[in-house]
Amino acid sequence: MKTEIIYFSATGTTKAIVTAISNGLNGKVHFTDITLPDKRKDVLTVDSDLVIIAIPVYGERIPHFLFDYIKQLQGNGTLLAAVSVYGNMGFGISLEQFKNFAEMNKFRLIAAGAFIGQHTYASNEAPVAYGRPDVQDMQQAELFAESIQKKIDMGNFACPEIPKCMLPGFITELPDSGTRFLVRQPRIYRTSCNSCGACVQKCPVGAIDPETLKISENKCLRCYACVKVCPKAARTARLRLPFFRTIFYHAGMKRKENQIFL
Ligand SMILES: Cc1cc2nc3c(=O)[nH]c(=O)nc-3n(C[C@H](O)[C@H](O)[C@H](O)COP(=O)(O)O)c2cc1C
Repeated sequence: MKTEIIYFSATGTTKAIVTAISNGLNGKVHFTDITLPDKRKDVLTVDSDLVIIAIPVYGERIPHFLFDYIKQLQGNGTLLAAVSVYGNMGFGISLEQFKNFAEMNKFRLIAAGAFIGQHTYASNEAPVAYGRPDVQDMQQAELFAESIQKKIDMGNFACPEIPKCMLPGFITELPDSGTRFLVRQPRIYRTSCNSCGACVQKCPVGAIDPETLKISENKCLRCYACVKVCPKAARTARLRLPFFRTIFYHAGMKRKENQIFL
């Protein structure tokens, strides 16, 4: 069996989960990393028996810029497994979006999983999903792949039941940069910055000017790729509103478990 794993991962948790998933699959596995803007200039085509798409949840949904990109992919009956990676708050409508995508683009959705990754905004004061995916998560991701493999081997291509999200539909209308109202733009400390440009290269939406290293307020997703890649810890960011900080600190601290739908 040939599997194509298409994934986006600004800070590495989705990448860790798809790596574990690949360990549970038989046959050839090819990875297509669509994190950087240059990668998303390529036209996506299907040339495998199974496609796995893994995307982190932003604002309880698939970010628009990624959804728009994957929508070009036509399945012509190819099997699909959808993976949402989220930071222990909620995966919202993301799996329902994958299900609609499968119907529209003629994929056969046979499996879906919502896996936990350390929350982008986890900090010492609020270590939301800190250290995840952990060993247990990685084992579950591998088992998820083994279950998909078994399902395929048995010739069972049934679509799983995806739970309905209770959130209002307007969350799909919010822009990708909407988090800017909750999270400050990463700042740069000129005294620590050595202008290595790692942040420019790592930004998934090309929001950092290579000359000035300034971040475009409108383009910035607040994904923290730049904060986490900086070898000098010269970029920092903070949650903006005190009430959001409180919700984040309290709502995110109780461990949630991965969920799989087969
Ligand atoms: C802009 C933004 C919005 C997010 N929204 C959610 C959310 O609605 N629910 C949630 O549980 N986690 C949310 N997260 C956390 C990420 O889904 C989580 O940290 C994920 O593991 C990041 O994946 P990556 O490391 O592959 O980039 C959000 C993160 C960002 C940057």
